[in-house]
Amino acid sequence: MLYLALSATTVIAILVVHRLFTWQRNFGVAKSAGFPTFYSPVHTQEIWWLAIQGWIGPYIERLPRTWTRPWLPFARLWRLWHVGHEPFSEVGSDTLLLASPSGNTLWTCDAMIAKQLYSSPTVQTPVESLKFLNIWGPSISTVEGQEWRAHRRAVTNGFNSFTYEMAWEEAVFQTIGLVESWKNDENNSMVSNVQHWTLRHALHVLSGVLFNQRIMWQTESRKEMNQPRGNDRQSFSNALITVVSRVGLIMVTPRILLRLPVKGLQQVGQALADLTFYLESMRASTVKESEIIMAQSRKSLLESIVLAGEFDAGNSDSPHNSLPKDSILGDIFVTLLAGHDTTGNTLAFTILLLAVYPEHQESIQAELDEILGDRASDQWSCEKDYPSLEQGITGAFLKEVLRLYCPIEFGIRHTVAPTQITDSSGKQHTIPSNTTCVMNLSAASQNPSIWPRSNISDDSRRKLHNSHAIDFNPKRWLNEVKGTKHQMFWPFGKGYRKCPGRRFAQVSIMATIATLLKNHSIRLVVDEKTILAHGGNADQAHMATREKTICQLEDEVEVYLNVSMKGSVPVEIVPRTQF
Ligand code: HEM
Repeated sequence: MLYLALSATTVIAILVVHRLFTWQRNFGVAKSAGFPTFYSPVHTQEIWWLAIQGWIGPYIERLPRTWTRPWLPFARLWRLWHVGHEPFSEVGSDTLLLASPSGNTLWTCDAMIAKQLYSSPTVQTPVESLKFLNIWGPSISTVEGQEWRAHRRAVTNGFNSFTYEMAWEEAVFQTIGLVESWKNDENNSMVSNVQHWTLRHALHVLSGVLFNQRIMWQTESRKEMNQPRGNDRQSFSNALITVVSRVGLIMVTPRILLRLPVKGLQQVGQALADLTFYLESMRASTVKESEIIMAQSRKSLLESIVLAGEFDAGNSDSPHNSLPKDSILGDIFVTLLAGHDTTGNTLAFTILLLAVYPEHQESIQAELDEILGDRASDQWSCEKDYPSLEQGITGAFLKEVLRLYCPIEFGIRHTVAPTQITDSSGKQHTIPSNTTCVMNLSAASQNPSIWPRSNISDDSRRKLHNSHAIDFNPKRWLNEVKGTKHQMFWPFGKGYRKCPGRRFAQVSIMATIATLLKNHSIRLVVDEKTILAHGGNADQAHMATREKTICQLEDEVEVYLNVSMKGSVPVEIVPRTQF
């Protein structure tokens, strides 16, 4: 017994010494890059740490700061948005390395360094950790190198001026339906959970443009959702809505478990089977009708992806003549997923910030009057109207939303060979092979030396919970010399893997804002209790509600893959004159 205990202790001691030795060696390797370098007990991508950090993080924060700084704020991935540029300010550098026993991580919020890392051929996406996205087959997000190029060609084939026009028209149509739904709602134009509606709105727009399948707001009653059709297959929209809302479960659950006699699992399994059937039918009919569809200028995104994937993927350096069927379905679905949460959450923050800042809302409405005049919404167009809106206060508003509430906190890459980069002072660095690189977008877009903060006292800031919303100032974009500030933040990524859906998202959000605000205004709901608490003074009650919402725009923002609003802020839609 004693012998066993001694052996176990010896093995543990050897493992600990080996780990310490590796940690020390990693530190030496990290330091050779020439950036400030620090020890970290955990590595950003360690599964066990990813799994427990949300729960254990707040407790570790209570340990003495000398134990947890500077590594902890970097290691808490889902708090990066909350802490912004602070961890970099504390270290006094916009780039640093953390050495852990399991490997090294470079952290940067320096736009120049991020640009080089995003574009270097020796810095790749760690696609292995994204394999959970492969519901059907490998897709654009889960492959690298030549294989990725074939997928990318298929997906980007779908993004062109015709698609943007379709996105514009569908966003206008869906927003008219959304306003009607809000007005007809039993709460009488009051919306308590904006993000619920905007996520659905994003899905409707994507469905219209991606699949040429228009989803109507009115048909979404719960009764209809639970009513299978005669042939036992639910409608396309029901299958799509169920799969998108339960995609997390689908990704982590082995397919066989979705057939177990458990109601929730079976429902999801059936929706997935039905959606697969629909997507496969659409793919097959596009291939069958390929000659006719190719000749059309307006194609659905799905048709473009299928045609490019089937007939065009091997045009240049791809080893394949065509992409496998499952991969084409994978590309279509990943495009939908990549566009859904990002656009839906951005739109939710847009609406809430419009309600908090009525003065900006009025400026946007004046601009809409100038650009769109008296034309009916079916006379607006992406080609004619989008560029003017993008250049004006409407575009500035969206840029500022994306600066402060970008759904993506960071981009992650991995060096596969020593990689030379130059920092902003012209000094050269070599990032060692096998280094994880995190381009921290949240920190870059909150760096106060690039984005001056609003001029309010520290006391007022504290009272408003240091909310991001305090520094919301769209006008900062208006006098910008074209491109200068854009290079300092990258909501849609940088380099060869940057977002192919950027223009799609911007067009659909801008069309949505235009449709919402041309004839209506959005305002915060001031409840009876607040009015009573302010002795019936409506202005003071409004001010208090506004301050509460600014705090909520900090305290109730959560990050789980996407930065999103979790709490509910009631807003109402009213005819424009009633401000
Ligand atoms: C506000 C909205 C959006 C934001 C902030 C956003 C952001 C991003 C970012 C940062 C990346 C790059 C990730 C990386 O470098 O690893 C990306 C990739 C991607 N996005 Fe978006 N996106 C948005 C909307 C959309 C839309 C509407 C679509 C499609 C309709 C879309 C499709 C994609 C796809 C397919 C990729 C993968 C590209 C590749 O790996 O080559 N995104 N997006």
